[in-house]
This record gives sequence, structure tokens and C-alpha cells, in this order.
Amino acid sequence: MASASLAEAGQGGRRIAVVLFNLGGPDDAASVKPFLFNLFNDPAIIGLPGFLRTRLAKLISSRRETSAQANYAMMDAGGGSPLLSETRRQASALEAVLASALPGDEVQTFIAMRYWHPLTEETAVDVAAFGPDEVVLLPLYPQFSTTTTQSSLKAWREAYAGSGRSRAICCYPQGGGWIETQAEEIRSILAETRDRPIRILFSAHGIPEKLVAKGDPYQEQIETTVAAIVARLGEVDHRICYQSRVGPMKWLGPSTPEAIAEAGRDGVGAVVVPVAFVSEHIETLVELDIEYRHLAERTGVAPYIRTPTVSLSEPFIAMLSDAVVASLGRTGVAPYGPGCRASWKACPFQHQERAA
Ligand SMILES: C=CC1=C(C)c2cc3[nH]c(cc4nc(cc5[nH]c(cc1n2)c(C)c5CCC(=O)O)C(CCC(=O)O)=C4C)c(C)c3C=C
Ligand SMILES: [Fe+2]
Ligand SMILES: [Fe+2]
Repeated sequence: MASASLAEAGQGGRRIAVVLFNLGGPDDAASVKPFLFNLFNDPAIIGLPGFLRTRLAKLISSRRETSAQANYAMMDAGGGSPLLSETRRQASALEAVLASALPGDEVQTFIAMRYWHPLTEETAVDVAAFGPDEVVLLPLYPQFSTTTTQSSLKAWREAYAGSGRSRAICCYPQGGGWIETQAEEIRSILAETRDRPIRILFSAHGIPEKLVAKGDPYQEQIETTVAAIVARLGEVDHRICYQSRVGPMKWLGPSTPEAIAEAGRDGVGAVVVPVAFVSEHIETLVELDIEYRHLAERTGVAPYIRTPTVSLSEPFIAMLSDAVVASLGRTGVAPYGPGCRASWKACPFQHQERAA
């Protein structure tokens, strides 16, 4: 059979581009300010009209530059973020698994970052040059938010002008490998700390409350993820809390520092689980491991243990591969996994996005 008809029959011969989306991070100290500018200039982050938003983004990125540079310098990543190198490793691991899952097809993974290189517009050109028959858009955000997934996919739609039928995976808040890996990490820590009272603090990146009131499903999906992990662990003392608060608006709470202080008052140790990140970066390596550890020491929380992110765990990468393969077989709006319900108010995904 010629390759075109093989492709139509779904039996291989297709060129498949899998685009992994993440936030991006600066390469070095000099790129911290322009990275922050790009972030705060996104209407999904600051919902002001263009001119005002750009002025505010310039102001905030200037004001935050020095303190952010100091934080990035605390990681072993040349004054920048390790996020891109971590994401590259995940992309290679996924490509290898997909090569076995889809024999006969040519699968290539790409990385599109929202606020720093490789920027979405650059990756869109690379994907178009690959000439795919199928494009699978895969956010590395397990939970959907307008500030992350929606913003990334909007940027992609605006940038991509190449070939292929595009499909987006909106989210996988209770994807098997994502949940299993985290439950396993927590289980092994609990087994080692059996002699002490411990509370699990599921720490997610926060967002402003106002966005949730407008229908952003992020908080609901964080709760879905936590419920799925806790269901695997059985009865455990736990809290959901939100880290990385920025600016004067009211953010989701309680904050992770508040939850740590509460653990101190209650005389329990803390196992902190970063429940919205799939790899290591400033929010885990600096905020959780350095800043909040100091807070735990000051408030008498001992032990203070942070679980690693899922990163290259085999069940997690296998789950991503399953999501990609399932998305290829879909027609119409068909979310991935039971954690993604078409009824979610702000899950606007047409999972089959665009005809070829
Ligand atoms: C679940 C993932 C994320 C959500 C939701 C999110 C929302 C969000 N973030 C900011 C502001 C900042 N975020 C920053 C870093 C950062 N954020 C995420 C993920 C989510 N953000 C990641 C993976 C990273 C790390 C990137 C890295 O370089 O390693 C930063 C920069 C760091 C700092 O100065 O603190 C800012 C600023 C807002 C305002 C927001 C929702 C409105
Ligand atoms: Fe963030
Ligand atoms: Fe969905």
C-alpha cells in the first residue's frame, strides 16, 4: 500500500508532530527581564487592554528583575532555568515510547514555550517545515487553566500555518501514570516516617480567585488530582495549598506558607507534593526547596520533605504516549481520560481542532 493510503487507513506511514507546551524560563541572568516582560504582557495573565498591560508589564519586569535573578542564580542552571533541559529530556523519552507505540509512523516531538525560547512562533515554523499529516498539541500542564494551557494553545493557533490535522489534549488531572508516580513517591516517604505525625501538603501553583469565579477549571482539576492520589493512599492527613502568589489580587488559598505555618502549630511534619508541575524548575528548586524549607525550620515543621516531580518516570511518559495515541484515533470532541469532562465550563477545546 502506498504511504498516503496507509496513512488514511491509520496503519502507519504518517508524519506525526507532537508539540509539548510549557511556560519557558530564562536561559541566563540577562534574559530574566525580557522573559518576565513576556509573561506579564500576556492578556491571559494580566487582563488589561494592550497599551496599559504593556506599560504595566515593563514596570513589573523591571521591579522584579533583581530579585528574580537572585532566585534563578540559586539553581545550577547558569543563572537561568533548568526547565528547557528538563523538557527536552521528557520530549526525547516520549519520542522513544511513541516510536514503539506507532511503528510505521514517523513521530517527532517539538517544544513550544510560552514566554522564552524556543517560543511558540519559532516552533510553529519548525513543525511546518516537518510537514506533518497529524499535529498533536500536548500541554505539560496536567490541569487546564486559562493562564497556561489556554494561553499556549491560543498562541499556537495564531502562529501555526503548516500542514496536518491538529488535535489538542486539554488536560490529564487524573491520568494514570501521573497519579501513580506521585502516590508511589508519597507512599515510600510515609513508610520511612511512620514513627512521626506527618501531613501531606499538596502544593499547586496559585492563580487569582477572580479567574476561578469566571469559570477557570484549574482549582477543580487540582482537587481532582489530589482526590485521585489520596484514593490510592487511603486515609492520610492532607491539605491542598497554593504557592507562588504574585501581585495584589486575591489568589487561591490557603497559601503554601499558611499551610506550613499551620503544620507547625499542629506539631506535624510535612511532605510537600508539587501537584501541578511535571518537572523541576524555580518553583520547586527554589520556592519549595529553599524558601519554604526555611519557613518550615522557623515554624518547627520537621521533617520537611519535598517529593520529586514526575519528570521521566516511566508510568508518566507512558501516560503521555497513551494520550497522544488516543488523540489520533478521535473524531469530534473527545477529552482524554475520565478526569477531563466535556462539561467543564472553561474547557473550550475542540479536541479535534482543525481539519487538514
Ligand atoms: C500550573 C502551572 C502554572 C500556573 C497556573 C501559573 C500561573 C501564573 N504564573 C504567574 C507568574 C509567574 N510564574 C513564574 C514561573 C513559573 N510558573 C510556572 C507555572 C505556572 N504558572 C512555571 C513552570 C514557572 C517556572 C519557570 C522557570 O523559569 O523555571 C514566574 C517567574 C518566576 C518568578 O519570578 O517568580 C512568574 C512571575 C502568574 C501571574 C500566574 C497566573 C496568573
Ligand atoms: Fe507561574
Ligand atoms: Fe477537555
